[in-house]
Amino acid sequence: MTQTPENTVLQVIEVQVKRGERSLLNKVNFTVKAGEFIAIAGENGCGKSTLLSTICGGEGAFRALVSGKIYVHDTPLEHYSAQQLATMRAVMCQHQTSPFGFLVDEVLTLARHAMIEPSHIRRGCIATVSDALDLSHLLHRNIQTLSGGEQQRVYLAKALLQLVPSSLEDDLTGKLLLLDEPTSALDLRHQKLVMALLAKLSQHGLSIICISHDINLVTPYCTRMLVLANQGVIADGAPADVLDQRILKQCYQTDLHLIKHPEHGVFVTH
Ligand SMILES: Nc1ncnc2c1ncn2[C@@H]1O[C@H](COP(=O)(O)OP(=O)(O)OP(=O)(O)O)[C@@H](O)[C@H]1O
Repeated sequence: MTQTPENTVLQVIEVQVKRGERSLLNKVNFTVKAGEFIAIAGENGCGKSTLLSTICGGEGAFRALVSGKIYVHDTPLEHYSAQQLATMRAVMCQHQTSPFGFLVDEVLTLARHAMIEPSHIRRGCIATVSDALDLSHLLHRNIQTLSGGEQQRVYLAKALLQLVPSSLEDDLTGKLLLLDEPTSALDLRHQKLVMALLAKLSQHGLSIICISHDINLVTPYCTRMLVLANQGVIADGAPADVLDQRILKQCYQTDLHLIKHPEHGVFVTH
């Protein structure tokens, strides 16, 4: 056990991760507090998804973790049962699909199977989250027949429904949402809808870690940015402080332009 400040949700300490013989992450350290909305950026293959699955826990993640420690609140990740973890953190993977032709409503209902709650609360919560993600008209569709963007919104709704007690106005302090490119298939309206919803939930105490290649989309909404490169975190701070030409070059190994924006800090372009 380690004593951490009360609002610390996650601690990643000296984490080293290997895939086969290859070291992917080495001495990765960061702490996540309640209500932080953290974007993770980095080039293809640098280990972002690997980091997220390591934080998520589970058998595969522990096989890849060579050394270091991950604490959720002040307890080592491996001390939690899968059921305990499911109540405090939810994950949306990069390419989530369903092998079965479930209805969207059934997929969302499954997210709450471990919760003991009256059915009107369950139905109300599913309706609220569906509405917030523009899914109400899709609830009776077979998930396999949805478009890529529609499916992505369903899996985000499923992750949220795992954490939200009864409404989107609830206090979510202490809960952690792990997202791997949640907007990669979304059109502009739905990108904005999702980012605004995530920002609102982080104001209700939810801690969010969101991998994204779309730096310009996430920076106006996130409170902090981690940039991964060379097996570690090369920058960690407010987006406006983190995004500079030197760091971007180190990360993406190409020259990029930064344009200052009066409200949103900076925009990155080719
Ligand atoms: N099970 C595995 N076995 C071997 N190598 C793996 C395995 N999973 C991932 N890798 C490799 O580890 C590296 C990191 O993969 P990861 O998916 O974490 O990258 P990423 O930063 O999320 O990339 P992207 O931006 O393309 O999604 C990649 O080079 C990948 O090929």
